[in-house]
Amino acid sequence: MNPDATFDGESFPAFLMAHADMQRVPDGRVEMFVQRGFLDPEMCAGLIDLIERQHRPSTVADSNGDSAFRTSSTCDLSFDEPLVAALTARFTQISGIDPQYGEPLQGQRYEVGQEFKAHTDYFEPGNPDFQKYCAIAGQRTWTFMVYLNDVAAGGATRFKAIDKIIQPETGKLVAWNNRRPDGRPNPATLHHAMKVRRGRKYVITRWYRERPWG
Ligand SMILES: O=C(O)CCC(=O)C(=O)O
Ligand SMILES: [Fe+2]
Repeated sequence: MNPDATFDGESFPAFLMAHADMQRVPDGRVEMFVQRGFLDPEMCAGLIDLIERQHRPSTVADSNGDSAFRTSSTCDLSFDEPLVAALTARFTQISGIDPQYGEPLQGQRYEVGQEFKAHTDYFEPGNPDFQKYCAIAGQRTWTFMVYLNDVAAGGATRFKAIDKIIQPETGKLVAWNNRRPDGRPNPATLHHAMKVRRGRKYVITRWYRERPWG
């Protein structure tokens, strides 16, 4: 596949695997990829500074009533920041997905004891808020997430349904398709950002949609 290609809202295993050092998680139930060293430590440090400058309590779509479900902080990253624009370009290069299909970048910051309990990134089609979140840009397709630091203890991302734990590491990318091969949401992508036990944890996520974000 042409390494400079861009696609409408879609990425492809063959395209991702054409990048050096990309690894596919060997499990037939998900399309999931890991690339160590996706970002260099200097860029990660600059992005952590941006998150530290401005963050708010994280929220959840379709709250289940558990006020401790997601206890982290979120940073809405402005494309006007040169580092954010540079990171957006990196996500385009690695995913091949036209940037119009991406949501604005979001940082997450976890202190000791903070977590995001088991959830999926797609919106449940039967839920009352489905239209609110998906009417314009459609369902989430791919998740591309980068860990910005090594966490002293805890803070791994656990994919319970496939028995896979990904440890945070400065600059490491994890990416997965939130859908099954027939396009329906894939429950095997269920994941839990486990509690940080020591230190802090920072990630940035690029979520892609079926249609342009607008
Ligand atoms: O912080 C993590 O490890 C995962 C975060 C996550 O799953 C999310 O923000 O949707
Ligand atoms: Fe998630």
